[in-house]
Amino acid sequence: MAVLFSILFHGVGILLDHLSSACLAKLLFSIGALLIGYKSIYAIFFSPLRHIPGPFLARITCKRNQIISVIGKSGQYAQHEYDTYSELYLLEPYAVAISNPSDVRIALGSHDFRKASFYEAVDIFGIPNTFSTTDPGFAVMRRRQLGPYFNPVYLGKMEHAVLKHGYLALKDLWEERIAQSANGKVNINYMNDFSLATFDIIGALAFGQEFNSLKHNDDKVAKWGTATIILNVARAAFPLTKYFPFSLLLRPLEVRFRCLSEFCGKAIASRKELLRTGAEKPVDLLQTFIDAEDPESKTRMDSLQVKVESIIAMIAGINTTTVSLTWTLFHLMVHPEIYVKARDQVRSNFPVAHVITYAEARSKLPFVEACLYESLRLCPVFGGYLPRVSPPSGITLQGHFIPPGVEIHVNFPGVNHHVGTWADPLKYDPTRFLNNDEAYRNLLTFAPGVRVCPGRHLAKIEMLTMLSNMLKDFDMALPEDYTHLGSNVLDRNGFPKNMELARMSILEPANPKRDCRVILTKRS
Ligand code: HEM
Repeated sequence: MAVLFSILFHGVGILLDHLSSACLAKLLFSIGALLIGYKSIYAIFFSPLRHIPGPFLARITCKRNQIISVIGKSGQYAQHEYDTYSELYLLEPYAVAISNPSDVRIALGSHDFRKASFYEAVDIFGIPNTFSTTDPGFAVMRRRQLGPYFNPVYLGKMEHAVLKHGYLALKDLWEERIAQSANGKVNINYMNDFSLATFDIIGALAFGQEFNSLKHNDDKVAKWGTATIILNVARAAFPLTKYFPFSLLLRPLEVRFRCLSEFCGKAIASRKELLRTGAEKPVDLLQTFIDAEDPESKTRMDSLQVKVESIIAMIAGINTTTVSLTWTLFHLMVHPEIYVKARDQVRSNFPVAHVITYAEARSKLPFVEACLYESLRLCPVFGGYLPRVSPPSGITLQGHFIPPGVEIHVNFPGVNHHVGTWADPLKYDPTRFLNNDEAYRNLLTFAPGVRVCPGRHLAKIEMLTMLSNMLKDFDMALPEDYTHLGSNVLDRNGFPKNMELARMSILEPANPKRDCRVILTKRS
């Protein structure tokens, strides 16, 4: 074999020596043209996906979709391509995008549709976790371990911590700032404040620590979490960066990852120490991860797995909740009549001194809850695609057979703005969720199915308690200099006009300093 390589190598060397650079360019051009020609002919005449609509470039290369994703335009394209090609279209030569709710339920509803290998990039410390695993057996086992703790009843026991680090901390901060202001008003950046509060909640629940990030306006641990994800994804995309000297490129991220790892290690050690002293077991996510046991195999998590699950709770739970709540307040502020209706519902049901709990909000504030669900629908946090893989038997969707092994990407904007499911889908209209169980079933923002978001109940507790108590205690208005958004705020793609969006996989405002501001005063 070595001899063969050597002959080939020398042969190519001799050939190159005898070629002028013009000839070389011609040769490369011809090879490129042949390759494109071959791929085009295959895509048009032979590909099993040739009858599926979609952009031509998507038929011959996956680079198009990768570039769209790298430049952060997945959300924008997902909506545009749903508008252009409808419910099923080609995204890459061997990947399709789907938006029909029934198809989405099929793809998300069974472990036959595994998560695509892309998720393995989130194997923190190289080990699979609840989010990253592509192995159905492992996913099912982890659900059996964690399921009993992530239901609303068990999570209800953590509500006091959610209120303490969430709404009550926000209230203290805002009241203090109002008291210090000259005119009894304060201009807050609500995305920033929600982010710090949700971070403090996860700090208390998943690490057993008081982060006090809201108090100190400091979210360095969350930044370590973001750096960890970027590090893992970069290493998966560019494997050379795992090795010296290319590893130096990722050194700053590596340093932050180590800080996070050390921090988590200490948090787990101090919990174990607490338990050794015979103290009562805290009821939180960290304890859940430590205690979780698979009733069938009796498997428990070791310290590294506990550490990884705490990190995943932080990564999966902070931005998603912050952004969803941010969109809700944003929509209330740019639709004043809806804001007034929500506020009046809260105030007619609860006296000022009362702290509204999740159960109370759910039973007495259907309109406020509907406002939250409507923004989860209109601005789904995952603004792009969630990839799964077609099962060994393949699957027929929209009359097209999708062979085994083809990636099936759920188009989140497409399914949440599906024209056959939602009347006037790009309008912010919370009433569509009132007395309408079907609307709740059709809301797919938490990816219902076998890999449904396990943190959804926690997120709802956080969001609904913060929103309803805020509506009760404070009057809110847009700042006077907030003139860049008209009353007809959504563009034809359902995104707020004149607002820059960070459209990576998370659909969030890119300029919250400008766009997520509100003037708060104490309730009149
Ligand atoms: C409004 C807030 C949230 C939204 C909209 C949301 C949405 C989602 C979605 C769409 C998925 C599926 C992702 C995929 O399959 O690629 C998911 C998965 C997940 N979420 Fe959430 N999430 C939220 C909050 C949370 C919270 C608070 C936690 C934890 C504390 C959490 C933990 C997870 C985990 C661990 C998974 C992976 C589940 C699996 O693959 O089996 N999420 N979430």
